Amino acid sequence: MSKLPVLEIFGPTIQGEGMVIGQKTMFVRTSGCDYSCSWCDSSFTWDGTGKDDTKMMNAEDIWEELKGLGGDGFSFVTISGGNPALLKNLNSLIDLLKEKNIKVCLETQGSKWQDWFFDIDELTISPKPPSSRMETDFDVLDTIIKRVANKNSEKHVSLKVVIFDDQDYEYAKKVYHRYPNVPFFLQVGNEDITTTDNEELVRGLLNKYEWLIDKVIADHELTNVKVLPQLHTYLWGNKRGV
Ligand SMILES: C[S@@+](CC[C@H](N)C(=O)[O-])C[C@H]1O[C@@H](n2cnc3c(N)ncnc32)[C@H](O)[C@@H]1O
Ligand SMILES: Nc1nc2[nH]cc(C(=O)O)c2c(=O)[nH]1
Ligand code: SF4
Ligand SMILES: [Mg+2]
Repeated sequence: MSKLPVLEIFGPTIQGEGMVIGQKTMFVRTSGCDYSCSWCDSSFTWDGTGKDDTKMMNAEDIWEELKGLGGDGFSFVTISGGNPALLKNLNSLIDLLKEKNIKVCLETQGSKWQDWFFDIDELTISPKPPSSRMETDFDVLDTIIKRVANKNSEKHVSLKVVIFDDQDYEYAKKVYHRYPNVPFFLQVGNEDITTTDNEELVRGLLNKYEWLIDKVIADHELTNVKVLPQLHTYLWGNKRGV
């Protein structure tokens, strides 16, 4: 059976981001990313610091670990990374989860296509704004969005852009106008991904959230959007595995 590079498995927790925010879920975080965003809060998946924690696991191993942590108390699994879309053989895990009647959510940045995108119940595509210092390949993103637009209507897709500054906001508007039929989320960027001072972190994040909401309220172009915090950071700060 084919193996997958897994950096961490955790939960049950709540999905802190995007279209299913608040959803009780388990997490599977894969290793490796084709990007290196300047503010990545999961850089241990790609900068070498998480190498010793990465285990090669097959789908059954992952399922056993999920059951060990969550028992019968979950029906939803979120796959994130790194970029899980680097893994062609991730379909082995997605198929097994489906067999077990588990809903599958997946987070990716929209830089790579995989055919198993069609099988994800809640697919979040999160193209990266200028502050990340990554460059969006809009040809690739166009192709991905065009393909998933024809997904079975019980499967959902959304776009989520993280915002740190005015330039990011302009980028988000461009993405919004380019894909007008895809549910669109703006997410507050966390500028301090290392602090352990949660009170100060939350104060800063709340200010940033208000700043972003004020911009959207005043904006006559961004009408059908949802503005969200990264909820888990308001609860648990920069802690890993929550
Ligand atoms: C760690 S990434 C992994 C999945 C995939 N590589 C991606 O970027 O979509 C998961 C989500 O966290 C967001 N994220 C990463 N660092 C962040 C930060 N400092 N503040 C807010 N969101 C962040 C990403 O934009 C993405 O939407
Ligand atoms: N609770 C919680 N929600 C999340 N939503 C997206 C996450 C991610 O790192 O991809 C994440 C995470 O790490 N924790
Ligand atoms: S694409 Fe996602 S995992 Fe990769 S560096 Fe950017 S935020 Fe981090
Ligand atoms: Mg995270």
